[in-house]
Amino acid sequence: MQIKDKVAFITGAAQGIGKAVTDALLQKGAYVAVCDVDSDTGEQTVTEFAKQYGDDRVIFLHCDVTKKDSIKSAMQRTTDKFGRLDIIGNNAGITNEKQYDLCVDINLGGVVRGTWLGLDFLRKDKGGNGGVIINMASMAGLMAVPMVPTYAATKAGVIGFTRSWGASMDYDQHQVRVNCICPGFTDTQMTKEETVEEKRAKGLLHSEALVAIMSESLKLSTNAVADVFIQLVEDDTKNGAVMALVSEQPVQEVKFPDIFTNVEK
Ligand SMILES: NC(=O)C1=CN([C@@H]2O[C@H](COP(=O)(O)OP(=O)(O)OC[C@H]3O[C@@H](n4cnc5c(N)ncnc54)[C@H](O)[C@@H]3O)[C@@H](O)[C@H]2O)C=CC1
Ligand SMILES: CCCCC/C=C\C=C\C(=O)C/C=C\C/C=C\CCCC(=O)O
Repeated sequence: MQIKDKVAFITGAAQGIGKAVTDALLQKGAYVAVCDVDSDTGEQTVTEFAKQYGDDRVIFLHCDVTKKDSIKSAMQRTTDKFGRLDIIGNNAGITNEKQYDLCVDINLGGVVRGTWLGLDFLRKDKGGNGGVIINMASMAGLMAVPMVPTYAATKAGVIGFTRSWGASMDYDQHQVRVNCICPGFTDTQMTKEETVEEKRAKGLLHSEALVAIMSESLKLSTNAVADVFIQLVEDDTKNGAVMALVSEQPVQEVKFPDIFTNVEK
């Protein structure tokens, strides 16, 4: 898909990876709805981008991905404002093993809700233009991560959900591609020492072992993750793709064995 003049809806976009994705889309000439529960940071981000790209190009919308009505009304406001919707980035996510139900609700629930509700706006057979949905998974969804099992499970769920949509037999009718990205440790608020400290102080830190591994790991830049997002939007051949990205290695599409035929696809 050519990005110029297309309309994107990105969750968790106030900061971090979602903010970098927004920047990359704006650079390519898209209109973007920055959606987040953090209104202060989200408004600041939009003010910053509006100065750079024009205030007709970007809006902030309060959106809580744990709530269907919140997502639906933010999607409706996006189409009302910009006249269409083409790209959805289900990116909002947290690490929180102590509040594991919240972690599932945001990381997996948010992606499932954002995809089903987004399809109602994008589907060609429902009056949309077709489009692309990109879900933020993680390398943690491709591995056993005993330090944060809930987080790893939510991301494995995102991968399974994405691959299943990518294999949809109704693609010709809906014309919506669904792909996901699995970044390794990335330089955002989520991985910062101050965030770890804050969690520790609140008794919400679960795994000192993961923190130790994280502090020794080279982190990806948010721009590197945003580049993969752009690649997945632009490449119309990608549907159900799972892109793995770890620091200092080129992005790789993960191939899964087909257990029915035992042949790699
Ligand atoms: N930072 C990392 O090392 C990695 C992050 N990821 C994933 O990338 C995505 C983005 O993470 P980062 O930018 O690193 O984190 P971040 O913490 O910098 O940003 C996450 C954003 O999501 C928002 N958010 C949280 N709950 C929300 C809700 N209920 N509804 C709407 N927005 C909500 C936050 O307010 C925040 O702006 C997440 O899904 C995360 O799991 C994946 C792999 C590695
Ligand atoms: C050896 C584990 C490798 C896991 C896969 C690689 C990177 C994935 C990173 C993420 O998706 C999430 C990023 C960071 C975790 C954030 C905080 C750690 C503290 C968790 C806790 O104990 O609460």
